[in-house]
Amino acid sequence: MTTDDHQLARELADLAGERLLAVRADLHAQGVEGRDLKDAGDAASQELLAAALAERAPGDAVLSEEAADDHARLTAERVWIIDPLDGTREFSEVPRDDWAVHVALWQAGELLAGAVALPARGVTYGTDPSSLLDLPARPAGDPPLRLAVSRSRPPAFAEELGRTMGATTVPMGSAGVKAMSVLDGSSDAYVHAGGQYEWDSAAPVAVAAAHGLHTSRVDGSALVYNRENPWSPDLVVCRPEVAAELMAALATMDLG
Ligand SMILES: Nc1ncnc2c1ncn2[C@@H]1O[C@H](COP(=O)(O)O)[C@@H](OP(=O)(O)O)[C@H]1O
Ligand SMILES: [Mg+2]
Repeated sequence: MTTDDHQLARELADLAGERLLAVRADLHAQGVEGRDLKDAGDAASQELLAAALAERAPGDAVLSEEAADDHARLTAERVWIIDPLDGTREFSEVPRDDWAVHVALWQAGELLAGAVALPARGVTYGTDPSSLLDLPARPAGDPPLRLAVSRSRPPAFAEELGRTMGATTVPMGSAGVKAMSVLDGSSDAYVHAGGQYEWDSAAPVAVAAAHGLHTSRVDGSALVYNRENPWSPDLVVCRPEVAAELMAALATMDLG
């Protein structure tokens, strides 16, 4: 890993984000919506990232929804795990801003670098050492924990977990947006279960971990990337000081 890998991840996420904003504005103005808008955004961002990685990181493999079956990645030293458009549903619901671009670099079993761009919010979070942010303090008075969950497919146990912890659930789109909501202090934890792929969580987890957040599966085991089957159905990203309480509460849930 070099600082260049951090910078490349950020640069690519930003470029794809700019492309997505332009495609969304153009097509929305033409009345394109729903599935057509999702597909157009996904294709434009995927094409940009694939071409940019081929040019800027020609020796590296890529894992994405489009490239999941290219098994060259299983023996590769370095693999870029990308989600060109995360929160596809929200991207198509103009003017929602809870969608993201994910770019992560995996090397020899570890996530080494990553960036999560939130283009409609004009912000990108990365692992570049010079850009690491301090976690905002929890609001005064010890208010209920805020658990970010999927707005369309929350974990089956989300309500019970909320009751058990005296926590509120905060629905949002995009795994990247939810993980970054812990970093920006608008939630305390992101909990997901029921289905996801490695590209949905790799960059958010790389960025969260670089900032000292807790990251794991809901059963507390480690998240593992670049496996032959990229199905990675659940995860937890949370402030370090709430990890023990959250993992203890999760241990009492029916995790399915
Ligand atoms: N049960 C499930 N099965 C498969 N993918 C899921 C899922 N729940 C969430 N995801 C994926 O995880 C990402 C974040 O979801 P959500 O916004 O609901 O939290 C989305 O990625 P994409 O937008 O890249 O498809 C979504 O498709
Ligand atoms: Mg995704």
